[in-house]
Amino acid sequence: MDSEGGATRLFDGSFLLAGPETTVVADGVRAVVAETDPDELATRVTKDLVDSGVPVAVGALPFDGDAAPHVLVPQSVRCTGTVHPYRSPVEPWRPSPPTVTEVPTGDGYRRAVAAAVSAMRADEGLRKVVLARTLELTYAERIRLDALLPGLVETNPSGYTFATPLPGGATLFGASPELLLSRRGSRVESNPLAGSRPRGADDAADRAAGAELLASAKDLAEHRVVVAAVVEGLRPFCRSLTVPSGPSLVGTPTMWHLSTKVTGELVDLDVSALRLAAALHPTPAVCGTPRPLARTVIGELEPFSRGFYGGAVGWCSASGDGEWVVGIRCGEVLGSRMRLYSGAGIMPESDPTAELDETSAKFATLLRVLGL
Ligand SMILES: C=C(O[C@H]1C=CC=C(C(=O)O)[C@@H]1O)C(=O)O
Repeated sequence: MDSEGGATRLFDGSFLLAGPETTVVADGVRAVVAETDPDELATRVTKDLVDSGVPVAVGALPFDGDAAPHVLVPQSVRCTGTVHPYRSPVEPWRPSPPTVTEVPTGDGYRRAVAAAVSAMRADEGLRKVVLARTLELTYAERIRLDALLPGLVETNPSGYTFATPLPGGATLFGASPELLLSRRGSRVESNPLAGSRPRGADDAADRAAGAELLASAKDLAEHRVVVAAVVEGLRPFCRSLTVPSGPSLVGTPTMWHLSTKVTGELVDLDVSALRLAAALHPTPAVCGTPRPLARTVIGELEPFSRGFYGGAVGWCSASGDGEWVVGIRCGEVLGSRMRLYSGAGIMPESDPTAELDETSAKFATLLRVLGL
């Protein structure tokens, strides 16, 4: 492990997933595994790990299940522990402000939400859809992710800060609050989040926002849809599942979310964390219900390609243990350009302006670290 006094340095192209319990840092590419079929993907990754003796594979699944994953068998794994890289002594990055373009515009996003609401109210089968928007940032110089990631880890201690290489030299980075799937031995866990409020400006407003969320019929329904899909996705693989009777509240520095921790015991230890993550993905926290129809509506209403936003980022060991988080609160970086993504679950009761405000508050996770 390359570390100085408990600090782990990140290099260009390093993979990082720093969660509350485990941090994985990996470098170099021995092999890229890009099978779209979940069984073939998981089988190939396990075989490559066993053959190479590399302890973990790392990488990302795209939002679209027909698109190729980008899972890497790395050259080296420098850290699989609780060591966080933010202690690393890196030069701060203080660029001049970037140009920022909204795609779609705020009004365009509101129109898309209104169209989805109309479709749901017309009862044409769609029950929930997650619609996203983007901010395109262009800097005058190369973006220094190594200098941004420590701040993200520091400001999101209970989230999962990540950076993962993508095809073509880009990097997806962010601080996801949402655990898609972890597996340790026979125990699996998923922590779906859905239903949100921006944090309040003072203590009283903040508490009121949380209480309002916990009592909101629209948000509770939006959340139930995701929990049901996760339970349904895990059931074929588990001998037992434990599901709390209702959600609790979790906070990030910018958002309140409804949260349900689902745990289970695996029937078959040959089913890896990667296979399980692929079985759950994309949950209605990033797509919608029913899934095929939601995907079509997203394709019609979002004026950009999601790529790996709304996908999954994580690692998997040769024995099948691993951790995969939902690819949200994130951006894609290439050279001097960055595209940030933010989405919200749209229900028949959704108000377009409230959903726009929610996406703005979600952008703040990254904008704060960028000093914007
Ligand atoms: C799709 C996103 O968030 C999901 C996760 C938590 C809460 C959500 C919501 O309340 O809409 C979203 O389902 C995003 O941050 O881009």
